[in-house]
Amino acid sequence: MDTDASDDEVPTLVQPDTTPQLATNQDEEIPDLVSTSDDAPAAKVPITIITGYLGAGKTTLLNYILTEQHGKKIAVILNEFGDSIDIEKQLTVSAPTSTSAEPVSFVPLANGCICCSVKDVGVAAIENLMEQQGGFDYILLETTGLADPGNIAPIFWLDDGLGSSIFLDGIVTLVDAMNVLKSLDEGFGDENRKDGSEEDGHAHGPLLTTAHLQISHADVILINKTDLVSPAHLADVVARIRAINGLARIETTTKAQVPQLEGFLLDIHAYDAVTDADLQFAAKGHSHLDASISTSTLLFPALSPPQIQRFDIFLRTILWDETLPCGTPHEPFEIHRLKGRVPVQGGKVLLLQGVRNVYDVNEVEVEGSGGAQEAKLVLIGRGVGQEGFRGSLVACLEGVGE
Ligand SMILES: Nc1nc2c(ncn2[C@@H]2O[C@H](COP(=O)(O)OP(=O)(O)OP(=O)(O)O)[C@@H](O)[C@H]2O)c(=O)[nH]1
Repeated sequence: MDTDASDDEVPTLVQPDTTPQLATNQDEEIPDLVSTSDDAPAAKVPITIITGYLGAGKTTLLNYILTEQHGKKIAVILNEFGDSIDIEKQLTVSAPTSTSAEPVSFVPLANGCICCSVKDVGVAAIENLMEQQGGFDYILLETTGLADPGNIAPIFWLDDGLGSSIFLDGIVTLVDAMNVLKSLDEGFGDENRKDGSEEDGHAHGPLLTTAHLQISHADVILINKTDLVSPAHLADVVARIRAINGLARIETTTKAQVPQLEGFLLDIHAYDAVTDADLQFAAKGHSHLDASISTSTLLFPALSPPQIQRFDIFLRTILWDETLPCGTPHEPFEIHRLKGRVPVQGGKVLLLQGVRNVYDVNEVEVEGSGGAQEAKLVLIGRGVGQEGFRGSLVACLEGVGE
């Protein structure tokens, strides 16, 4: 379906005070964000989502973090479905499980940290947990091995914008160096696998497995169990994962021992301002190393002020309608993650963040950015490498269809 985006109400792209604005495709009105520099943002507690396929090393990482000297009181929240029973056992705790309606038992861990197990990973449920216990400065939410982080991340990101006391810091995905290629190729036993079939029954692409989803949404990827593979195999794994996600920081680890916690795994602010460094790994163009999903980078000139609104129409059409606007034919696609830095003639820069169909445009003044600069938009998803994206963007920016 081609979309006549001009029929829809165009959301305000940026607010004059540069307060971030989150946009969704839901009908409810999103209240203006009220956070200003006077609102003591330090009071918000960061939450890091830890995800990874079965046996990749999530519990090993948790144990590593909890025993390191980080000076934080961490609340570990285990999503209790599926494999989390094993996790509880390995963490040598026996946290009783609960729904959000019942009191939750917290189990003390090392370094003054606590652990609990929940079914409901909604923001209100986690805020309630924090109120019960209080005094924590970090939350680690461990999902089950089969979770799609793309379903969880927007909940926390949106509610952060709506005045929540927690904010999404980042998504960390562990992969098993020995098995990940097999998981990506086969998706065997994978409940979340998608075969690209559409309602018309035609197959439109290769398998998109849980491993793909966990890698494509990640801000940090730990390729763990490196002791079990050869250097050549590890190089293949790194290349395949980089081709899927050209934005994430990738580290190879044994026993999930990362060289640094602060600023690498914790407190990474992956959903805040986008810097040039954030986009450095996303090479120009699109890699064919993985047929299911890839990272694609669009480079284009700085926008003129009238093009800002046209650019927003392009963004919301690709994210909300999963179509290419301005009359561009295309194959089916879906976007999991989006980041960009888009200079506007005159010195401002638009910083873009998106996860699934939620996106955020933040306009900032950048010193010395008055000259002509290249804009960079990075997309991670299925079908994002098709040539139509460039043509559609160019047509939209030229005002085709207005
Ligand atoms: N050889 C090797 N074994 C590891 C490494 N990291 C973790 N393991 C082992 O792999 C097994 C699975 O690790 P876990 O940390 O339980 O993995 P998980 O992702 O929590 O597993 P599930 O709960 O089943 O999803 C455990 O026996 C770990 O001791 C590593 O780097 N090398």
